Formats: sequence, C-alpha cells, structure tokens
Amino acid sequence: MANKQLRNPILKLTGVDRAYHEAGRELVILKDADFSLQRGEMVALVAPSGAGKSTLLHTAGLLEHPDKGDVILDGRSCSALSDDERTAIRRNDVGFVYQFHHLLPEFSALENVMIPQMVRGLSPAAAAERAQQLLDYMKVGPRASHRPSELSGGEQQRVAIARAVANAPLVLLADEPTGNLDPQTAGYVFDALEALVRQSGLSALIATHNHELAARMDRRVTLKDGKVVDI
Ligand SMILES: Nc1ncnc2c1ncn2[C@@H]1O[C@H](COP(=O)(O)OP(=O)(O)OP(=O)(O)O)[C@@H](O)[C@H]1O
Repeated sequence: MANKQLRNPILKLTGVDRAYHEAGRELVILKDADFSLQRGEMVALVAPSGAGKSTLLHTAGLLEHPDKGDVILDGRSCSALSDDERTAIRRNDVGFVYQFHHLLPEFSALENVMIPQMVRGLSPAAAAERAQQLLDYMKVGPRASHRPSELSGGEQQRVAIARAVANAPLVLLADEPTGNLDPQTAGYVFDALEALVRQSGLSALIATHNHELAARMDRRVTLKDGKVVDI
C-alpha cells in the first residue's frame, strides 16, 4: 500500500519550465523542474526572496500556466485542460493561503468561510455549519460574526486557513502563511494549521522563511537552478 502511494502522489510537477519576459530580458524561474507531494505529506518550501516560491505555488495550484511540462493532481493531467476546467479544479481541489489574508472585508469571518462552499453549491445552512466547525477547530469560533478588520492578524490568518480548507481540498498550498505575524502568533497559527493538516490527512506545500517551522514538516525543499531539490 505504501509503495502504491509513493508511486501515486497527490500532486506532481513534471518537467516544468516557467520564465518571465520583461523589457526583452528572460528571467528563468523554473527549468525542467520536478516535484512530488505524497498523500498526507507536509512539505516546507524554503528559498530566498525572489527565488520563485510564489511562482512554484501558483503553478502547482493552477493559477499560472507553465511554459512547458505538466501539473498532475490526483493522477489527472492538467496541462491540456480548458480554463473553465482548471478553475473548477482550483475551486474544489486546491486550497490557497497567502501571506496577507485576502478575506472579503465586508463579510463576517463565518461568511468568508461559507462563500466558497456556497459557490460550490452547498446550502447556506450546511455551509454555515461546516464554517462554524472549522472556525471552532481553528480556535476562532467566538469571533465568527466579526469582520476581518475587527480581528487580530493571527485571527485573520486562522480564518483564511479555515476558508482554504472549506471545500475539503486535495492539496493545501500556502505562501508564507505566518510571514506577517510576530514569532509567538506565528507559532500559534502554525500549530493550528499543522493540527488541521495532520488530522484531516491533507497534503500541504508551505513556503516559509521560518526555519523552526520548516523543521516541523516532513520534508524541506528549495529552488536551485530552476529545479526543486530536497534540503
Ligand atoms: N509577472 C511577473 N513578471 C515579471 N517578473 C516576475 C513576475 N512575477 C514574478 N516575477 C519575478 O520572478 C522572480 C520570482 O518571483 P516569486 O514571486 O515567485 O519569488 P518568491 O520566491 O516567492 O519571492 P518572495 O519570497 O519575495 O515572495 C522575482 O524576481 C520576481 O520579481
């Protein structure tokens, strides 16, 4: 069984190229990059600023098209899909957490976690029930009726994490989710994130500058000469 899972990662990037073109110059970020995320695995992406962490996460999460190569999510090749199909996969199967929470300011914490579920077709009652459970799990349940501006930075990020997993995605991608927080708050938020990932068996790729947090994950990778390599 373990062998089967190893051959069958939840997320796979194969031979991915990605370059940006600016003022006639080519900036190569990924060059024939391969990466596999196993089911239930939590992997830290640690690389200097500008190395291409966001580019890798956006490519893995189907927000950006690779110039070459493929992204395979749960065995499904995504390179030849239409934009609509990619959007549907992104909405249902990929959870994203950013450094800044990106919560909708005019909605409460509860509503922010309900909205992606309702976009997917859940009834408001069912979405509200799951949203409250997730907020309770992230220890922000009592703040459910508050708007993002009424929450602390750590609370905002915990709501953003609850929102990212609201549709029970296959993969969670996080771009420095604790990067804006003081060390103690970052620790609390990461504790909650880790507990959620571990308990739900979610697979996660998490970019972080924090070596202490990276050390708590199953594996650490970096970007070197356009490739994803273990460190
Ligand atoms: N749309 C774009 N057009 C041109 N250059 C870009 C574009 N997006 C990113 N870049 C450049 O590509 C490089 C990699 O960017 P990326 O955001 O992936 O790095 P990062 O490792 O996530 O950085 P940070 O840790 O600072 O967020 C940077 O030099 C950036 O300036």
